[in-house]
Amino acid sequence: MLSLLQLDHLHVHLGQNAIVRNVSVQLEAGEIGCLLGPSGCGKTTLLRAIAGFQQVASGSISLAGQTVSAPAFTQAPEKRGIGMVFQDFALFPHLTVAENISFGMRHASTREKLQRVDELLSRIGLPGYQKRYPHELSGGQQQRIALARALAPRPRLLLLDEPFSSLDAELRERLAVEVRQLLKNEQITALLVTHDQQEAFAMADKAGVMYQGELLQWETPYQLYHQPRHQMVADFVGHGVLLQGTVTASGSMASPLGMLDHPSLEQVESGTPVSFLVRPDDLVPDTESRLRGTIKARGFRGAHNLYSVELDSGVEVLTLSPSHEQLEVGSEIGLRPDFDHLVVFAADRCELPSLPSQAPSFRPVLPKTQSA
Ligand SMILES: Nc1ncnc2c1ncn2[C@@H]1O[C@H](COP(=O)(O)OP(=O)(O)OP(=O)(O)O)[C@@H](O)[C@H]1O
Repeated sequence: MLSLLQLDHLHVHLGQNAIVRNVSVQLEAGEIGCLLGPSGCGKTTLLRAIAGFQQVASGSISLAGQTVSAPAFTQAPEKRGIGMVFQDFALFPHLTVAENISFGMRHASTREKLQRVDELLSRIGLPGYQKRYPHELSGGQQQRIALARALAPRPRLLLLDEPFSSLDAELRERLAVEVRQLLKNEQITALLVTHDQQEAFAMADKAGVMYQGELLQWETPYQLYHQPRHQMVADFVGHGVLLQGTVTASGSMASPLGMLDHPSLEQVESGTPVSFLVRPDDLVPDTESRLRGTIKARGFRGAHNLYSVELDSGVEVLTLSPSHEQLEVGSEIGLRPDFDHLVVFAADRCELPSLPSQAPSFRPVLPKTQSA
């Protein structure tokens, strides 16, 4: 299948600085992609290059198989058929909702415009809002209108740069789900930039984490969370801690949680220091467990509480427990490692050569007699 958007070893420079470095991405028609990453990592610069506002230093950008950017060639933004929604999505204050939405439909007849406005307003849950002015709308409603305005001319690609960042967290999450549905109904291919991973998880078919201009991984949100291929991805996506371990002769790892076995460790030289990812759901509260610690903090997360636990070895980990079974800060807790998939990183921060996902077998840290 032909990709709708293809970035091929893309480099973008601003002045003397290499801001986007060697980024390759494919989005199929109808897919929603999401770029996550800390502030300043180059997300907006990458979007601007895709939109045609920024020249590329090397590599290329193609839309539906046609090169639109290469070092010697930049197709003008208005020729690309790309829609955009940015953080400061200002609607035209002196135009009605209907006029705002139909603004970009330059070649359409009045009848087509009216029809498209009606259709989009009912899709975004605001039927009958045609005659309102922007100041008569809430922030979330204005953002929906901005989205409808970008969708009205049926762009082949929609770029969204932090579109919900001015909205409160609850509204943001709800809108992310609604917008995904809207894009799917409209069969629009979209690339979203955000630093909010919940938003990315709610919206994306494919997602990636950018760090210092590089795209570290480009896969499904599930894979980013469960199979991060880079320590920065593990750090950035989801809660969790990275613990240090040392590979032992047997292909196991000595760790603060005990000896952990994993197939990928068999290929690593004994004595190699590694780090590994421990998510809150990898450690289950268990009063019988020999692995013990003290609860340092508790955070309410709705159905669950998230606890920060200092193990007796001094290492801090996270765990979850249903919020109706409240555990007190300062109390002792037993934790049982329950890994579905062990993610281990070598010192160079990349994941070790991995065999097919396999739960590690757990050998307890201490013989029973040494507990207590
Ligand atoms: N004109 C410029 N010349 C040189 N460097 C620039 C210029 N404009 C921006 N930068 C730098 O480029 C880097 C990437 O900026 P960019 O806006 O793409 O990041 P971002 O990931 O979108 O950040 P944020 O999440 O804060 O919006 C930043 O370190 C910024 O300081």
